[in-house]
Amino acid sequence: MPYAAVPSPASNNSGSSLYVGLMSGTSLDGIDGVLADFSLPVRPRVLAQAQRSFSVDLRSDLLDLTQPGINELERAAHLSQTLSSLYAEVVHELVQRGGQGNFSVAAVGCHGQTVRHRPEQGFSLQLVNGALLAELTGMTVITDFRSGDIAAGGQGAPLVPAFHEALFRHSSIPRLILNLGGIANLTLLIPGRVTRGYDTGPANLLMDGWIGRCLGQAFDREGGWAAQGHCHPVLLESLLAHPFFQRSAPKSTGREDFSLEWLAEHGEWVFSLPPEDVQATLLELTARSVAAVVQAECREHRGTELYLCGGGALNTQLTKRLRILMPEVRVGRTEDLGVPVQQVEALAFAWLAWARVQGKAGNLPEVTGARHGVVLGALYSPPS
Ligand SMILES: Nc1ncnc2c1ncn2[C@@H]1O[C@H](COP(=O)(O)OP(=O)(O)OP(=O)(O)O)[C@@H](O)[C@H]1O
Ligand SMILES: CC(=O)N[C@H]1[C@@H]2OC[C@@H](O2)[C@@H](O)[C@@H]1O[C@H](C)C(=O)O
Repeated sequence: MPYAAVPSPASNNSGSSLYVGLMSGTSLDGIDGVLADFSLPVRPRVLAQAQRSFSVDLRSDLLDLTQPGINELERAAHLSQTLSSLYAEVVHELVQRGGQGNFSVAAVGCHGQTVRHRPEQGFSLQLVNGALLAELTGMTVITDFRSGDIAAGGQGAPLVPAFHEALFRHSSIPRLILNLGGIANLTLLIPGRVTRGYDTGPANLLMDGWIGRCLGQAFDREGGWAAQGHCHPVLLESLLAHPFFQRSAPKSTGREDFSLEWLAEHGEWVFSLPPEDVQATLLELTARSVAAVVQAECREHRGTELYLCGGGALNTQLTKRLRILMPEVRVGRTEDLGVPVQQVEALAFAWLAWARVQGKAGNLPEVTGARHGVVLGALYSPPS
């Protein structure tokens, strides 16, 4: 496959405070990117943002690789290259939007695409060809943020709590940050206490999968289809019996635990229910599993504020259910704290790249269970 190099603004990046963050998450919807100025690291300024949706074919190829299959090595290598071209296009767009390249970028923090997450077996696999991305952008590229934490005995996820802590912690107000991506993860910023965080279970990936299977749509816009159905209490109870929900932290999850194959294990009868009822039940699964942990965590902390981010924050039916289930919790969005919901994770990976360049640990051992802090990420220098 031929690759065209992107005109580089980064030939001299010494002293630059500009970082690019690229996130393509478990929902497999595409890439979110930001270009941000870290002159004040606790208040990074987003100069530009860009997004790329994955094509139906790319999404389906990536989804295939999340389950064991034949010829995985070659498929993974090819998809890493395809993804790297797309990441480079997003970087190019960010540079154009951020000022036509009259600046240098210190580094690109690229999460890559998770296709397998098995921390208990010692690995978490994100696809991206870092060397190719460095070649295509002419920039320093930092990838593979999870392996260092896992090598130190951690889950390798979630990593964003350190960034949430740096940006969103308040000295006297208890704040919870809830990312509703493919998977949901919660960060607890309680005054006087160490920051904690963990994955709570599925957010959108089951709903996305079900509406894709039944209606051929990528996602349920604003939860409109789920709102037409009725939650099926027997199915909901059966789904909530997944042992992940009872596990104590540190914990992280992915498509290995929650998938349409797992839904099918609940019995053939699921497929004879009105499909919008299944969607309503999957939405309720996300809402209940999140509300249960938020309420348990908030019980001792009066006046807790919960801030939502990730694409699920735009699902009005889901946020409505969360507000109904947790009337005692003030629910807002990270916009209220200065970061739009779709920029939080991309900005987190710009921040993690910044941390890598500063030689700062990017993980929080209290969150991931690692034995110690680790400077995260593998660095690819730009072509000289
Ligand atoms: N307008 C909307 N209405 C309902 N749902 C939406 C809307 N916009 C986005 N979403 C949901 O958000 C998902 C994408 O969210 P996001 O980009 O935060 O996930 P991700 O980063 O891929 O996942 P993760 O955080 O688990 O890695 C979509 O797949 C869709 O389910
Ligand atoms: C293995 C993996 O890609 N995990 C993601 C996923 O998506 C949300 C949740 O599960 C979180 O644990 C993590 O991503 C974010 C960016 C994190 O590491 O904090």
